[in-house]
Amino acid sequence: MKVTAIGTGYVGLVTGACLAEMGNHVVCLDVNPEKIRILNDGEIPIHEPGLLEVVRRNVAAGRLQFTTDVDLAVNHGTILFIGVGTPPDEDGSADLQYVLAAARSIGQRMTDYKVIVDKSTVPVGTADKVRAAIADELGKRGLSDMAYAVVSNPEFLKEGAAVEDFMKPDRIIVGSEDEQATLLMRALYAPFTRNHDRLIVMDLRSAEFTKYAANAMLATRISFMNEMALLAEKVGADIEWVRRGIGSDPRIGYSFLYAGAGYGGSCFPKDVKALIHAAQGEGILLRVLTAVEEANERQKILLVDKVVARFGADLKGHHFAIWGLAFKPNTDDMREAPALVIVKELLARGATVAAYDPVAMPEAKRLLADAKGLQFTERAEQALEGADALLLVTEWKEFKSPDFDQIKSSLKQPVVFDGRNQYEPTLMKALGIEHHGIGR
Ligand SMILES: NC(=O)c1ccc[n+]([C@@H]2O[C@H](COP(=O)([O-])OP(=O)(O)OC[C@H]3O[C@@H](n4cnc5c(N)ncnc54)[C@H](O)[C@@H]3O)[C@@H](O)[C@H]2O)c1
Ligand SMILES: O=c1ccn([C@@H]2O[C@H](COP(=O)(O)OP(=O)(O)O[C@H]3O[C@H](CO)[C@@H](O)[C@H](O)[C@H]3O)[C@@H](O)[C@H]2O)c(=O)[nH]1
Repeated sequence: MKVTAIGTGYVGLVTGACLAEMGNHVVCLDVNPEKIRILNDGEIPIHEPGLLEVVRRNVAAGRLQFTTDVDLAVNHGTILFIGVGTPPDEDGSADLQYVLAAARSIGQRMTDYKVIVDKSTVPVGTADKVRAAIADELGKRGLSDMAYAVVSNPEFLKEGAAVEDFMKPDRIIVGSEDEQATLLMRALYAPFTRNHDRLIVMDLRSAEFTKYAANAMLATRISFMNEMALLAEKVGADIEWVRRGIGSDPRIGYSFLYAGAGYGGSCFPKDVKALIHAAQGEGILLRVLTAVEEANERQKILLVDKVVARFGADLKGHHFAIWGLAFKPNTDDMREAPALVIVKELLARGATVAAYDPVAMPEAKRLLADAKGLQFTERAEQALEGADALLLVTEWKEFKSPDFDQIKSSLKQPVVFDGRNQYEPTLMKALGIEHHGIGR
C-alpha cells in the first residue's frame, strides 16, 4: 500500500519505517528540514534501539523516503498518518495547532480518496475537527464532493522499545465509521496482528478516549506505588517485596508497579493534564487523576528531599554525582525528565553537580545550558570523583551492576540515593555503602 507519515518524530518515523518493513511504500514528511537532512544522510534524529537498521534497510529497498515536499507527500499516500506533536497548552489542554495544520495541508492538495489517520494523541472530538479542516480546504478549491475518511488510530509504543512495540503490538485500536477506511486499515495492519482480536475497531470518540484512559491508568499505577513507597519507608516495609507480593495477583499484574523518581516523558505528564482539562470543560473534576499528578510532582523532588534530610537544606560546598538524565533508559528523550527537576533543585540549593548519561547528554546540555555549577562527564565513573553522594536517576543497564568498590573509593563518603531501586539494601549494607532507596 502507499502510505504517508506526516511528522518524523518518535511516532511518525517508527510508524513509517515499520510499515515500510512490511512491504508498504512510505513517504515521511516533516516541516523540519534539519530532521529530513539527517534522515536523507542515512542517520536518524533520535536514539531508538533498532530503528536505524529498519530505516536503512527500507531506504535501500526503495520503500522509504523522506521529504519536506508537502505536495509529494500528500499525493503519495492513500493512507496518510498524522503523527505530529500535541504538546500541552498553557492551561494543560492539548495544543492541536500542528494536527490541524497538517489536516489543512492535506485538504489543500488531495486529488483523490484518502484515509486520514490521527495517530497523534488527541482529545475526543479531534477527528471531527480534522474532518472539518479538510472539508473547509476542499470547499475553497470547489471540491466539496471529494470523498475521504478520517480515522483514529492512537499509538501505544513506548520510547526505548518503539520498534518492538510497533512490530508486535498488544492491540491496535482503530476508530472508524467508514467501511472502506476500516477495510484498508485492517489490510494495512494484518501483518502486525498475530490474531484478529488484536485489532479492535470502534467508534472514533471511543478510540480517541482509549489512548488517554490507557496512559491515565498507567500513570495512576505509578503514582499509587510511589505513595505506597512513601508509607512503606515510614512503617519499615520494603516496597520491592510489596510489589512482588501484589503483582502476583493476576488482577493486578507485575507491569508498571515500580516505585521510583516519578514518571516523566512526553506522554504521561501531558496526557494526564489534558484529560483533567477536558473533564473540567465538561464540569467534572477528575479527583483521582488530579491526585496522580500531584503525587508525581512530589515524587520528582523526593530524591532531593532525601539529600536535604541527609546533608542539610543548604547544600553550598556539596558536590553530587548523577547517573542517568533521560526520563527512562534506552532513549535520549529528556521531556519532563525527573533529572531536570533534581539537577535544578540541587543547584538552587548551592550544590555543584557532575552528571553522566549514556545517550541523553547532548539533549541535557541543550536544556541545561544556563545551569551554573553543572558539569557533564564522559564516563560514569568520572562523575563520582570527589562527590558527597551518588544519585541514580535513570536505570540504564550499565548502572545495574557497577563497580561498587570504585563507587566507594571515588565518593567522599559512600552514600547512594537509589532513585530506581536498583541496588539491594542488604548488599549495600554488607559493602558498607549507605543506601537510600525509594520505599525500603
Ligand atoms: N513519543 C512517544 O512515545 C509517543 C507514543 C505514542 C503517542 N505519542 C503521541 O504522538 C504524537 C507525536 O509524538 P512524538 O513524540 O513523535 O513527537 P515529536 O515532537 O518527536 O515529533 C513531531 C514531529 O512532527 C513534525 N511536524 C509538526 N508539524 C508538522 C506538519 N504540519 N507537517 C509535517 N511535520 C510536522 C515536527 O517537526 C516533529 O518532527 C503526540 O501526540 C504524542 O503524544 C507519542
Ligand atoms: O513501573 C514503572 C513504569 C514506568 N515508570 C516511569 O514512567 C515513565 C514513562 O515510562 P514508559 O511508559 O515506559 O515510557 P513512554 O515512552 O512515556 O510510554 C508511555 O507513553 C506513550 C505515549 O503516549 C505510550 O504510547 C506508552 O504506551 C506509554 O507506556 C518513565 O519516566 C518511567 O521511568 C515508573 O516510574 N514506574
